[in-house]
Amino acid sequence: MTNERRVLVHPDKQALGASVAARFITKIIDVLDEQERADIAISGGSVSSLVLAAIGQSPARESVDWSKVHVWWVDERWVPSDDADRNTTGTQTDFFDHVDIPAANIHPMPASDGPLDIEAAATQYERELQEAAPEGAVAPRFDITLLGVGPDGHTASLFPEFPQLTVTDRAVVSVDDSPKPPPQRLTVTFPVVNASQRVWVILSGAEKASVLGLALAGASVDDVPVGGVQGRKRTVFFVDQDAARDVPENLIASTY
Ligand SMILES: O=C1O[C@H](COP(=O)(O)O)[C@@H](O)[C@H](O)[C@H]1O
Repeated sequence: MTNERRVLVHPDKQALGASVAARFITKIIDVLDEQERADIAISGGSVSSLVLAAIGQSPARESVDWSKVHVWWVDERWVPSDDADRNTTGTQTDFFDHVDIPAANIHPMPASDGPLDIEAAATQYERELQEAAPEGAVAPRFDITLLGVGPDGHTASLFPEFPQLTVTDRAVVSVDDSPKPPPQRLTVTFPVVNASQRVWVILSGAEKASVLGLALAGASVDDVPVGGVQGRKRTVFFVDQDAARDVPENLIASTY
């Protein structure tokens, strides 16, 4: 099977969430058949509210040995730990309240009310990623990385025309002037995203159709950052039909 980008289209966002949840659970079970531990990287926003919430409600989640699953974030807003804007906040109620992942396996990015300033926080998370990385790597080769995409084409907190897009010598960097509030954030860089075994990109809604079409048509990463993601083994765009409006027919691997 090639590593060509695949687009899987679903009738609506509920079906999209349920489909990704089912595939996620199945894939994690398969991964844990082959290895002692699975490392996943997640986003906030619709990845949490749509996909992780569907996993959290799926009876099949009971088939996963969550004690062997480690969860990392691809980005985080630089706000206090109890702030509703934290990506971790939503994911706690969507996901962690419904699966038995040991607290030691949950690796949140630092918050602004902790002891570190934003640059030290970026360095701290780099250190944590490296401690979990294979020899010579700067981060785990995430078994699945779940990415959302903003209507501007941003993914994680990698925004169009921002300097973080071209960083290759850092695993985690700060963002100080995000066009999407809140302004300060932490984000992994493309080398970390693209070291993932599988990158699954989740898009729902017509407001994302244009950037998806541009990304798949080869728009520059500077203009459409999500166009720069590539898993080592798989890169799959899971979309609903509204988001699929501008996807070239030849790129659609399956429709519902
Ligand atoms: O601000 C952010 O936005 C992106 C996209 O969110 P979505 O709700 O449109 O999917 C999200 O992936 C990222 O984690 C978050 O910090």
